[in-house]
Formats: sequence, C-alpha cells, structure tokens
Amino acid sequence: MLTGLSPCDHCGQHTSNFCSRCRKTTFCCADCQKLSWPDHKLVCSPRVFICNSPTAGQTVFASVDVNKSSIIIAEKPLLRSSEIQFDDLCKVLDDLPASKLNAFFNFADVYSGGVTVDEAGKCIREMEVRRRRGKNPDATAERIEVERMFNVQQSCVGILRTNTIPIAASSPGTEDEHGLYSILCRINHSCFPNSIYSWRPDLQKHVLVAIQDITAGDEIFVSYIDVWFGRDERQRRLREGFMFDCKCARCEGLDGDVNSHRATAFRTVEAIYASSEPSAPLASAMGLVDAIEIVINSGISTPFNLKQLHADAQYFFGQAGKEEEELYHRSQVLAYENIIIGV
Ligand SMILES: C[S@@+](CC[C@H](N)C(=O)[O-])C[C@H]1O[C@@H](n2cnc3c(N)ncnc32)[C@H](O)[C@@H]1O
Repeated sequence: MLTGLSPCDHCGQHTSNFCSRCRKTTFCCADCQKLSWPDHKLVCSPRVFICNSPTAGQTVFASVDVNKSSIIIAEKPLLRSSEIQFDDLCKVLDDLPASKLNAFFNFADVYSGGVTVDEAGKCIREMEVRRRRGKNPDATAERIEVERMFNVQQSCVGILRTNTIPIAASSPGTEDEHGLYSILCRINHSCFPNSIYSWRPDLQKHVLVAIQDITAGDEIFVSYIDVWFGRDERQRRLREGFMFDCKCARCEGLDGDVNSHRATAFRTVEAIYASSEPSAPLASAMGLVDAIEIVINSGISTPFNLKQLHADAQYFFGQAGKEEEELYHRSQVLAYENIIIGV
C-alpha cells in the first residue's frame, strides 16, 4: 500500500514532513531535524539533491530547472589537500567534527577495500593519541593492530584519490591543491557533460555551472577528461586514471541513435582531433575551425567544448604564424572561460 510516508532521516519513524530548505529529506519532528543538522547541512541544497544513480553509485540531480550558463551551486571544500600531508592526515581528520568525519568515510574508494566509519574513527583517534605522545607509530605498530590501521590509511588515501577535485594553483610554480566536497564530489562523469565546475578564488569555493539547459530531475554530469577523444581512448583514460569503465550515454550509444546528427558530429570532431598534428599546424587549425562549426550546427556545443576547440585552434594558428587568427581564437577562449566560471 502506498502511504506517501518516508523514514525520518534521524530516527527512521515514517513521516510526511520534509526539510523546508531542500524539500527532499524527511524528518518526523523538529528535534530530529536539529539533531541531524550537522550531517544534513553538508548536503542540504534547494537546487540539487543526492540520490542513487542509474549509472553508478550515488550522484547529484537537479531539483529545479537551470538555464545554460547559470551557477547551480557554489561549495566550500570539506578538506583541502594543502592541509593534508599524508603523515598528518590522521591529525586533520581527528580535528574534523563527527559529521564531516562521517561524510569523509562515506565517500567511494575505488582503490582499497574501504573501512567502516566506526573503525576508521577509532583508528584515527588511536593514531592521534600516539602522535601527541611523541611515539613513533611504526615502532609499536604491531601492538595496535598494524594491519587495521594500514587499511584505514589506505582507505583515506583511496577516498582522496577517488573523489577530490583540483583547485587551481594559487601562483605559478606551486602545485595544484585538491578539495573534497560533500556535493560536488558525488557528481558522476559523462563524456557529454551538462555542467562544469571551476574554482573561484574570489569566493574560495568551487562553482558548478550549467553548460546546457538542465531540467528539474535531470542527473548532473561533469567530464573528468577531455571530451574529444574517441570512445576507446576515453574508456582507456577513465580506466587508467579513475579506475572505472564509463557507462555514460555517449559511451553506451544510448545518446540517441548511433546514426543521429549528434553522434555523427561527435565522431567527425573526434576524427579531426585524431588527425591534427604539430607537423601540419595550418591544416590542423583549419580542421578545428570546421570542427567548431560542426559542433555549433549539430547542437552538441557547450561553452566547455567550444573553449577547448578555440584553445586548440589558437595553438595551431600560433604555430603556423597566423597572428590574427590566433588572437581571434584567444578572445573566444577568454569569452567562454568567463561563461564557464559564471561571470
Ligand atoms: C567522484 S565519484 C562520483 C560519485 C560516486 N558515484 C559515489 O557514489 O560516490 C567517482 C566514481 O563514481 C563512479 N562513476 C562516475 N562516473 C561514472 C560513469 N560515467 N560510469 C561508471 N561509473 C562512474 C566510478 O566508480 C568513479 O570512481
């Protein structure tokens, strides 16, 4: 029988009361909502919600219609890698409030077996106590179940490797930092994404911007890699760099008929990319000019892929000594960059 009731996010009792902000999570009473708030606030947004995805694990969906080029959400990192020298990871994690520690260990880890939140929390505290006492954890490691700790450390590293997003280096010559985000790090990859995220130093947040119109209920996707490689190369890069077999609509051939306009356009542009080479810069640049037109006319353009095409055209025109064309494509790159960061 359909009751229209869902379990309270805190105590599990069935209820029809929704959080008034996100309108997605249910709480049976104000007390439960209050007690859950430290955890719930990390993912409570009126514009997106996190839910199981048909493709892979948990992911992010739009709660509202979003127009192309508008900001969907802006999010502060839970953790930044500048704070994480791996030796000090336990210290950083120990300083996190319980809600953030929970959020941390609930992230996917495709590199190691994973550990439970309780087990991890206990180990981190043990390691931290030892660190404060100035003891070398390795010297007495056996006594405190080396293997268990090793698993936790592995899992911490695995979580960071699976989920963090690069934050652009603040000055040239310094290494990119990485950030872990409650919402943004749940977004799955697609080879034809509808969104892009980028770091806004002025806000000290990552912003998620729609690069296509998005309808309420649509899954939000970003691309983890360059979208103009052919299917095999994209699959190889995702497998090697991110340890998964991509099941996005474009890779699975579900994005319309394989002979559709869009699919043909993707294949044509992939072939143009595959044939461009530094020894023939002018021909490569002209190929990319054709590609830009194809992308625009076939409805697969996004500010993200256009920025990339213009950047590559700029490069090849530069190599061919065509200054005017180089400058034109540079101006297009800057224009799309502004759209992408939501300016
Ligand atoms: C940053 S996480 C994204 C959130 C993840 N779905 C979760 O449940 O936490 C990246 C992981 O999601 C999965 N994933 C993301 N995009 C995918 C795709 N297009 N096809 C298959 N798996 C994907 C892979 O397991 C990948 O390692």
